[in-house]
Amino acid sequence: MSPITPALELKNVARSYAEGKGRLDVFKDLNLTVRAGEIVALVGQSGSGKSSLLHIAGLLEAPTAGEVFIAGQNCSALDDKARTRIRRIGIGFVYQFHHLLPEFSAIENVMMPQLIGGTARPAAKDRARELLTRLGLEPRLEHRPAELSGGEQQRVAIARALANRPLLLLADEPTGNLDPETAARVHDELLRLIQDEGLGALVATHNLDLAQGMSRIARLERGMIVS
Ligand SMILES: Nc1ncnc2c1ncn2[C@@H]1O[C@H](COP(=O)(O)OP(=O)(O)OP(=O)(O)O)[C@@H](O)[C@H]1O
Repeated sequence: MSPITPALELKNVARSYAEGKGRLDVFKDLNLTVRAGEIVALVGQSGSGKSSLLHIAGLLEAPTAGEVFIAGQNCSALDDKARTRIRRIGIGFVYQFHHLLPEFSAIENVMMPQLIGGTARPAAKDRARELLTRLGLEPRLEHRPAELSGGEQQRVAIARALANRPLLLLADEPTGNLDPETAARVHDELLRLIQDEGLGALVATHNLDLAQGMSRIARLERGMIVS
Protein backbone atom coordinates (compact mmCIF):
# COMPACT_ATOMS: atom_id res chain seq x y z
CA MET A 1 0.00 0.00 0.00
CA SER A 2 1.37 3.43 -0.88
CA PRO A 3 1.84 5.64 2.19
CA ILE A 4 -0.71 8.07 0.77
CA THR A 5 -3.41 5.44 0.24
CA PRO A 6 -5.74 5.54 3.24
CA ALA A 7 -6.23 2.30 5.17
CA LEU A 8 -9.97 3.02 5.22
CA GLU A 9 -12.24 5.40 3.37
CA LEU A 10 -16.00 5.61 3.82
CA LYS A 11 -17.63 7.73 1.12
CA ASN A 12 -21.20 8.99 1.47
CA VAL A 13 -22.17 5.96 3.51
CA ALA A 14 -25.77 5.49 4.58
CA ARG A 15 -27.28 2.75 6.73
CA SER A 16 -30.88 2.37 7.68
CA TYR A 17 -32.90 -0.33 9.38
CA ALA A 18 -36.59 -1.11 8.98
CA GLU A 19 -38.39 0.01 12.13
CA GLY A 20 -42.06 -0.93 12.32
CA LYS A 21 -43.64 0.70 9.32
CA GLY A 22 -40.91 3.32 9.11
CA ARG A 23 -37.14 3.40 8.83
CA LEU A 24 -34.33 4.22 11.21
CA ASP A 25 -31.50 6.12 9.49
CA VAL A 26 -28.36 5.45 11.52
CA PHE A 27 -26.16 7.33 9.00
CA LYS A 28 -27.17 9.34 5.99
CA ASP A 29 -24.13 10.73 4.23
CA LEU A 30 -21.14 9.77 6.28
CA ASN A 31 -17.53 10.33 5.24
CA LEU A 32 -14.49 9.13 7.14
CA THR A 33 -10.85 8.52 6.25
CA VAL A 34 -8.31 6.64 8.35
CA ARG A 35 -4.76 6.94 7.04
CA ALA A 36 -1.96 4.41 7.53
CA GLY A 37 -0.24 5.14 10.83
CA GLU A 38 -3.27 6.99 12.19
CA ILE A 39 -5.32 5.86 15.20
CA VAL A 40 -8.79 7.38 15.13
CA ALA A 41 -11.00 7.26 18.22
CA LEU A 42 -14.66 6.72 17.35
CA VAL A 43 -16.84 8.21 20.08
CA GLY A 44 -20.55 8.91 20.37
CA GLN A 45 -23.47 8.24 22.66
CA SER A 46 -24.87 4.77 23.11
CA GLY A 47 -26.94 3.99 20.02
CA SER A 48 -25.18 6.62 17.86
CA GLY A 49 -24.01 3.87 15.50
CA LYS A 50 -20.40 3.12 16.45
CA SER A 51 -20.81 -0.65 16.17
CA SER A 52 -22.78 -0.34 12.92
CA LEU A 53 -20.01 1.82 11.49
CA LEU A 54 -17.36 -0.73 12.48
CA HIS A 55 -19.43 -3.53 10.90
CA ILE A 56 -19.63 -1.58 7.65
CA ALA A 57 -15.91 -0.70 7.71
CA GLY A 58 -15.13 -4.37 8.45
CA LEU A 59 -17.22 -5.56 5.48
CA LEU A 60 -19.46 -7.54 7.84
CA GLU A 61 -22.47 -5.51 6.81
CA ALA A 62 -23.19 -3.68 3.56
CA PRO A 63 -24.11 0.01 3.69
CA THR A 64 -27.52 0.95 2.32
CA ALA A 65 -25.70 3.46 0.08
CA GLY A 66 -22.16 4.73 -0.40
CA GLU A 67 -18.77 3.11 -0.81
CA VAL A 68 -16.16 1.44 1.41
CA PHE A 69 -12.49 1.47 0.36
CA ILE A 70 -9.95 -0.71 2.17
CA ALA A 71 -6.34 0.18 1.30
CA GLY A 72 -7.58 1.92 -1.84
CA GLN A 73 -9.72 -0.96 -3.05
CA ASN A 74 -13.41 -0.26 -3.57
CA CYS A 75 -15.08 -3.15 -1.74
CA SER A 76 -18.66 -2.16 -2.48
CA ALA A 77 -18.89 -4.07 -5.73
CA LEU A 78 -17.02 -7.19 -4.61
CA ASP A 79 -18.70 -10.56 -4.20
CA ASP A 80 -18.85 -12.37 -0.84
CA LYS A 81 -15.75 -14.43 -1.51
CA ALA A 82 -13.56 -11.42 -2.31
CA ARG A 83 -14.92 -9.51 0.70
CA THR A 84 -14.19 -12.45 3.00
CA ARG A 85 -10.62 -12.59 1.71
CA ILE A 86 -10.03 -8.88 2.39
CA ARG A 87 -11.62 -9.26 5.82
CA ARG A 88 -9.38 -12.22 6.69
CA ILE A 89 -6.10 -10.81 5.44
CA GLY A 90 -6.45 -7.05 5.34
CA ILE A 91 -8.46 -6.28 8.48
CA GLY A 92 -7.87 -7.13 12.14
CA PHE A 93 -10.74 -7.06 14.64
CA VAL A 94 -10.64 -6.64 18.42
CA TYR A 95 -13.86 -6.80 20.41
CA GLN A 96 -14.79 -6.00 24.00
CA PHE A 97 -14.90 -9.72 24.77
CA HIS A 98 -11.91 -11.64 23.51
CA HIS A 99 -13.70 -14.53 21.72
CA LEU A 100 -10.60 -16.71 22.00
CA LEU A 101 -11.03 -20.42 21.26
CA PRO A 102 -11.12 -22.00 24.75
CA GLU A 103 -9.61 -25.36 23.80
CA PHE A 104 -6.50 -23.83 22.18
CA SER A 105 -3.43 -22.27 23.82
CA ALA A 106 -2.53 -18.58 23.51
CA ILE A 107 0.00 -19.21 20.76
CA GLU A 108 -2.40 -21.49 18.85
CA ASN A 109 -5.11 -18.83 19.00
CA VAL A 110 -2.72 -16.31 17.42
CA MET A 111 -1.58 -18.83 14.80
CA MET A 112 -5.15 -19.68 13.77
CA PRO A 113 -5.97 -16.73 11.44
CA GLN A 114 -2.58 -17.11 9.78
CA LEU A 115 -3.09 -20.81 9.11
CA ILE A 116 -6.56 -20.06 7.71
CA GLY A 117 -4.95 -17.36 5.52
CA GLY A 118 -2.48 -19.89 4.13
CA THR A 119 0.68 -19.08 6.15
CA ALA A 120 2.90 -22.12 6.74
CA ARG A 121 2.89 -23.41 10.32
CA PRO A 122 6.51 -22.50 11.28
CA ALA A 123 6.13 -18.91 10.02
CA ALA A 124 2.76 -18.59 11.76
CA LYS A 125 4.29 -19.81 15.01
CA ASP A 126 7.24 -17.38 14.77
CA ARG A 127 4.90 -14.44 14.15
CA ALA A 128 2.59 -15.48 17.01
CA ARG A 129 5.51 -15.85 19.41
CA GLU A 130 6.95 -12.48 18.35
CA LEU A 131 3.65 -10.64 18.92
CA LEU A 132 2.90 -12.33 22.24
CA THR A 133 6.44 -11.60 23.43
CA ARG A 134 6.05 -7.92 22.49
CA LEU A 135 2.92 -7.93 24.66
CA GLY A 136 4.82 -9.43 27.61
CA LEU A 137 3.18 -12.87 27.30
CA GLU A 138 6.23 -15.00 26.59
CA PRO A 139 5.76 -17.01 29.80
CA ARG A 140 2.11 -17.67 28.90
CA LEU A 141 2.37 -19.01 25.34
CA GLU A 142 1.04 -22.47 26.16
CA HIS A 143 -1.73 -21.35 28.53
CA ARG A 144 -5.35 -21.73 27.52
CA PRO A 145 -7.64 -18.69 27.78
CA ALA A 146 -9.20 -19.91 31.06
CA GLU A 147 -5.70 -19.96 32.59
CA LEU A 148 -5.07 -16.29 31.71
CA SER A 149 -6.19 -13.07 33.42
CA GLY A 150 -8.67 -10.75 31.66
CA GLY A 151 -5.87 -8.39 30.59
CA GLU A 152 -3.78 -11.29 29.30
CA GLN A 153 -6.75 -12.70 27.35
CA GLN A 154 -7.29 -9.32 25.71
CA ARG A 155 -3.57 -9.09 24.83
CA VAL A 156 -3.85 -12.47 23.09
CA ALA A 157 -6.90 -11.16 21.18
CA ILE A 158 -4.85 -8.11 20.12
CA ALA A 159 -1.98 -10.33 18.95
CA ARG A 160 -4.47 -12.48 17.02
CA ALA A 161 -5.93 -9.38 15.31
CA LEU A 162 -2.46 -8.27 14.16
CA ALA A 163 -1.14 -11.71 13.24
CA ASN A 164 -1.86 -11.46 9.50
CA ARG A 165 -0.24 -7.98 9.30
CA PRO A 166 -3.54 -6.28 8.42
CA LEU A 167 -3.57 -2.78 6.92
CA LEU A 168 -6.52 -1.77 9.06
CA LEU A 169 -7.43 -2.54 12.65
CA LEU A 170 -11.03 -2.14 13.86
CA ALA A 171 -11.64 -2.27 17.58
CA ASP A 172 -14.94 -2.05 19.46
CA GLU A 173 -14.38 -1.10 23.12
CA PRO A 174 -11.19 -3.20 23.17
CA THR A 175 -10.54 -2.54 26.86
CA GLY A 176 -14.16 -2.02 27.94
CA ASN A 177 -14.28 -5.23 29.94
CA LEU A 178 -11.13 -4.55 32.02
CA ASP A 179 -10.62 -2.69 35.29
CA PRO A 180 -9.44 0.91 34.71
CA GLU A 181 -5.79 0.29 35.53
CA THR A 182 -5.48 -2.82 33.33
CA ALA A 183 -7.52 -1.07 30.62
CA ALA A 184 -5.06 1.85 30.52
CA ARG A 185 -2.07 -0.50 30.32
CA VAL A 186 -3.54 -2.74 27.61
CA HIS A 187 -4.69 0.34 25.72
CA ASP A 188 -1.15 1.81 25.74
CA GLU A 189 0.25 -1.49 24.48
CA LEU A 190 -2.37 -1.63 21.74
CA LEU A 191 -1.50 1.91 20.56
CA ARG A 192 2.21 1.16 20.62
CA LEU A 193 1.77 -2.00 18.56
CA ILE A 194 -0.48 -0.24 16.04
CA GLN A 195 2.15 2.48 15.64
CA ASP A 196 5.04 0.01 15.36
CA GLU A 197 3.15 -1.97 12.71
CA GLY A 198 2.25 1.25 10.83
CA LEU A 199 -1.39 0.39 10.23
CA GLY A 200 -4.50 2.52 10.36
CA ALA A 201 -6.89 1.94 13.24
CA LEU A 202 -10.43 2.90 14.15
CA VAL A 203 -11.13 2.34 17.83
CA ALA A 204 -14.65 2.80 19.25
CA THR A 205 -14.61 3.80 22.90
CA HIS A 206 -16.79 5.38 25.57
CA ASN A 207 -13.67 6.37 27.47
CA LEU A 208 -12.74 9.97 26.62
CA ASP A 209 -9.44 9.74 28.52
CA LEU A 210 -8.36 6.89 26.25
CA ALA A 211 -9.72 8.71 23.17
CA GLN A 212 -7.55 11.77 23.97
CA GLY A 213 -4.41 9.64 23.55
CA MET A 214 -5.22 8.72 19.92
CA SER A 215 -4.25 10.66 16.77
CA ARG A 216 -7.72 12.14 16.28
CA ILE A 217 -11.27 11.88 17.57
CA ALA A 218 -14.23 11.23 15.24
CA ARG A 219 -17.51 11.89 17.02
CA LEU A 220 -20.71 10.30 15.72
CA GLU A 221 -23.72 12.52 16.19
CA ARG A 222 -27.07 12.36 14.40
CA GLY A 223 -25.65 10.05 11.73
CA MET A 224 -22.65 12.20 10.89
CA ILE A 225 -19.02 12.55 11.92
CA VAL A 226 -18.95 15.96 13.56
CA SER A 227 -15.29 16.29 14.54
N1 LIG B 1 -29.85 -5.18 13.06
C1 LIG B 1 -30.46 -4.07 13.47
N2 LIG B 1 -31.78 -3.87 13.23
C2 LIG B 1 -32.41 -2.74 13.62
N3 LIG B 1 -31.81 -1.72 14.25
C3 LIG B 1 -30.50 -1.86 14.53
C4 LIG B 1 -29.74 -3.03 14.15
N4 LIG B 1 -28.46 -2.87 14.56
C5 LIG B 1 -28.42 -1.65 15.17
N5 LIG B 1 -29.61 -1.04 15.15
C6 LIG B 1 -29.92 0.29 15.68
O1 LIG B 1 -28.99 1.21 15.12
C7 LIG B 1 -28.59 2.19 16.10
C8 LIG B 1 -27.08 2.18 16.24
O2 LIG B 1 -26.67 0.97 16.92
P1 LIG B 1 -25.14 0.65 17.28
O3 LIG B 1 -25.11 -0.66 17.98
O4 LIG B 1 -24.32 0.81 16.06
O5 LIG B 1 -24.81 1.85 18.31
P2 LIG B 1 -23.52 2.06 19.24
O6 LIG B 1 -23.12 3.49 19.08
O7 LIG B 1 -22.49 1.04 18.92
O8 LIG B 1 -24.13 1.81 20.68
P3 LIG B 1 -23.40 1.31 22.03
O9 LIG B 1 -22.39 2.36 22.39
O10 LIG B 1 -24.54 1.25 23.00
O11 LIG B 1 -22.80 -0.03 21.75
C9 LIG B 1 -29.34 1.84 17.38
O12 LIG B 1 -30.49 2.67 17.46
C10 LIG B 1 -29.73 0.38 17.18
O13 LIG B 1 -30.92 0.09 17.90
